[in-house]
Amino acid sequence: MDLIHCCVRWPWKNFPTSKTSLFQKEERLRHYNPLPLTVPAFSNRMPAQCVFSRIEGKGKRSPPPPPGGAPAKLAAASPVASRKWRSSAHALRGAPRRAQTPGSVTYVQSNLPRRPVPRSPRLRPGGAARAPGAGRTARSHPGAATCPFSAKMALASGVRFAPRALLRPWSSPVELFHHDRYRHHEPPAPVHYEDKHVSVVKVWGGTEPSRYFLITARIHKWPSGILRLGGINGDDISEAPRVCPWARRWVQTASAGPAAALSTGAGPSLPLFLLLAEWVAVMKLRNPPVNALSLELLTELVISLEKLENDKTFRGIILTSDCPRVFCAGLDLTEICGRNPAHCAEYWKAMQELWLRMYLSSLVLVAAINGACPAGGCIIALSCDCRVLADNPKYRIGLNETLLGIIAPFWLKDTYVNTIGHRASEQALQLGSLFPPAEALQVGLVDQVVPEDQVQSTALSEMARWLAVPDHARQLTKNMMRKATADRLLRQRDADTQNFVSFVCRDSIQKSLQAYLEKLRQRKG
Ligand SMILES: CCCCC/C=C\CCC/C=C/CC(=O)SCCNC(=O)CCNC(=O)[C@H](O)C(C)(C)COP(=O)(O)OP(=O)(O)OC[C@H]1O[C@@H](n2cnc3c(N)ncnc32)[C@H](O)[C@@H]1OP(=O)(O)O
Repeated sequence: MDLIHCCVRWPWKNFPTSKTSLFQKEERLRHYNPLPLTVPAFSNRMPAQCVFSRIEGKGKRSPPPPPGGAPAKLAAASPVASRKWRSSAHALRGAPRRAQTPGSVTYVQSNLPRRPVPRSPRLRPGGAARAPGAGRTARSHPGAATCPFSAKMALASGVRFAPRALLRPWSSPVELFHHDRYRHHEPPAPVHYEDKHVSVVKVWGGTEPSRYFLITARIHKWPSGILRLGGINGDDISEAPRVCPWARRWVQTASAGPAAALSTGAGPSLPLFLLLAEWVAVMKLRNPPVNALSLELLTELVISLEKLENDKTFRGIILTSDCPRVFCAGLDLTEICGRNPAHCAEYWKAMQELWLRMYLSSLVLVAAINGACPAGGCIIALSCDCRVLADNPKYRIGLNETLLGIIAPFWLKDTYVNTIGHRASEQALQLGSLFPPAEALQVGLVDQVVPEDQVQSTALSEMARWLAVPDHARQLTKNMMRKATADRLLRQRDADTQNFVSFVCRDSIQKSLQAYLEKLRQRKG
């Protein structure tokens, strides 16, 4: 299995808007951004914290807390969060930087120059305490209802021009892309640019003056890295480091390329600025020839998922196959054919574990299905949040267990029902239907069917759409939708294992599995 990390970056939507003149933007910068800040972002992974991630250069430290301090509730909930809150609030006021002292609170990870700033969790449980003067703006802004704390922080810290980005920290390029201004907007002329540093993959948005644009670029030095650069035509590229100093290196690397390339269509220069970084892991299943779910692959998958869940820099995983023509052939039948009961039990537990982890994962999981996807493969895909299937009639997807003489366990059935509904599941499960792409789309087994060469890019776009939603809201909603199904297995996990073992160890089942495997081998010949 291969794990590739790529990066999707969001621009700061509010910086600037089309209604904002350059002068206003300068004013704003002077007032609210004397020190560079990243836009606060949401995650509920560490719900007691609510901070702005402050970016500092090497050798600098966070300024001391401002008078007044963080709200008492926050301090009680998490001293660390409280300390960070105070420092962040102070940073917003433009406190002078001080020399680094040991033990100072700093939010910059030591490996920042190489990795983007992780999104810090910023949501306090139970919502934010109201700060003096914060209520009006927080209530009046459409985004404030779901993000009161950011508004409060901005105002409590003396920000005169509370930028909308602070109130709506989940702004994303996708939102921009789907914004009315662009929905009917002619796409810009295709831009091809490639030099030794960077190649432009795609340009989003408009090219008219004062319009946002987004560029997806590939940084050669960083082969698996996809950089999303946002900007507004007519801006000065030199803004980028001010807004996001840690990205300076990349901006400098990238600026000559896309800026020059786009200047033909969009004016003398194009600015690029990078504000937030989201990391998406691309997990490629690689167990040739057909990505059968061997015990080893299951274990690898579980471990990788756990690692990514624990790594705060990741918010999503794209799951795809490295084997040509097959996404995943389902259970490795050699793991349950001619094996002893103990092995079968261990194998089934690993399968349960993977399903539970995937089904309840707090990350966004997108399946980029670039091959056949029968049985257990289909379950892997159904455990994801979104499925993109390559449009190839040979790439069929479904639960075909009955055709093998075996029965899908209740939790596979539940997953199926949750996805395509009861009647469709009843029919498809009994018939062991494997759906070609068009039918899979029609029945709701997959969300998109696209040409084969667009599966990965569509998966990435889907990912961006899902990541545009605040993590905490999405995760809680996912949990609400899926927990009952997962709990059902959790309650009877041992019994389910027993059922499986006693079922597959039956002579009759062993014989039919053997015959099926034989048929597969002969078919190849
Ligand atoms: C009442 C209590 C109930 C309790 C529960 C009871 C039971 C629960 C079990 C239910 C769960 C089942 C889930 C499953 O996943 S079962 C597995 C079902 N999988 C399949 O049916 C897929 C079979 N494979 C294929 O259809 C094709 O291989 C393909 C994926 C479409 C790819 O086709 P192609 O590219 O042409 O490859 P080949 O067919 O030539 O295969 C190459 C090679 O791979 C071997 N192989 C294929 N699939 C599997 C597999 N699933 N496991 C192990 N090995 C597989 C195939 O035999 C060839 O091997 P050789 O190279 O040695 O010939």
